[in-house]
Amino acid sequence: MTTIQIDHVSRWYRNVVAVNDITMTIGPGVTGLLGPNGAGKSTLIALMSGFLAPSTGTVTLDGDPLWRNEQVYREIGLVPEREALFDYLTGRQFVVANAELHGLPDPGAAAQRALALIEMTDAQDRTISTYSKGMKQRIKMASALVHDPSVLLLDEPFNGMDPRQRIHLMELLRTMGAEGRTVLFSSHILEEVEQVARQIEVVVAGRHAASGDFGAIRRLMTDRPNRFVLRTSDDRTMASALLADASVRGARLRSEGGIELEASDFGRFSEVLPRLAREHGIRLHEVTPTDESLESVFAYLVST
Ligand SMILES: Nc1ncnc2c1ncn2[C@@H]1O[C@H](COP(=O)(O)OP(=O)(O)OP(=O)(O)O)[C@@H](O)[C@H]1O
Repeated sequence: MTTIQIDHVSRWYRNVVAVNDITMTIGPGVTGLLGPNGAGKSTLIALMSGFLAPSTGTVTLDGDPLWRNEQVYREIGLVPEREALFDYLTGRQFVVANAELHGLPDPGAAAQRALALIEMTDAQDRTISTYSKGMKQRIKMASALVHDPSVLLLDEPFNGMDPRQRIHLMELLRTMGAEGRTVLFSSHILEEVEQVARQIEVVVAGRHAASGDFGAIRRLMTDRPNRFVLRTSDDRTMASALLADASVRGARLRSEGGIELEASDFGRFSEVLPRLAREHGIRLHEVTPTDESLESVFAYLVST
């Protein structure tokens, strides 16, 4: 059982905060790291693979720090996003080279095992330049798996794949997860993530915005945020009318004007609010959700 623990980690590049105080635990099975472009996913993966030092906080693998720790690198396989492969090598030569870099006792045998695992045995003697996008992705996977790591990290592995390649890779990831490996892949597409991941971690603008299984993330889309600030033409009347309804848990008049409100049932609240306003002849000037993390997740999820 291998677990990556990210503890209050921030990482900035000069004045850009790419990862902002993130705490999360990645355990065995398949985890999807979901977030829009620029959310900080690649930075998180680089931190988890020991390629990047956190600016603050710690990243550990079963309790051992990852940064500059050769011992734990042996446990990790990384499939990077970029395509910088050595096009003039054959698939086999590329995987063998990685086995040699790891100092494995029998690089040839290790490469054959990895190539078989991702079903690239038949194509192993062709040069990488002749491979399709999906094959390139698989050869990167074979080289990441050549030392039989317990952790596999993949950065946007489905990008540019056709549907058949996508299904094949999903199968592979599921198998790896079922074998007890800790598999994490990043994506900006919810549907892609929920098809294969047991656990989903959502990052938005460098922050950890949500965490849970597919059901929990989907519920965020329907439950919607439940804290709001309202500005109306008659806050006092509006607040007491709202408080009388079962969809509202609490409402308070703010000293600076407006109503601070907590809804217990968003669906019903969204119907009741305009109806009550109409009944009392009150104009609604502003309805703003104040539950920022949920709102950002929601805005992101519905925009994809
Ligand atoms: N080496 C770097 N120098 C400066 N800024 C960087 C660097 N790497 C990333 N960033 C910035 O950090 C933020 C997070 O980037 P990151 O690549 O981690 O996000 P991402 O979610 O992987 O996005 P993408 O899918 O577009 O790669 C972005 O604003 C990005 O511009």
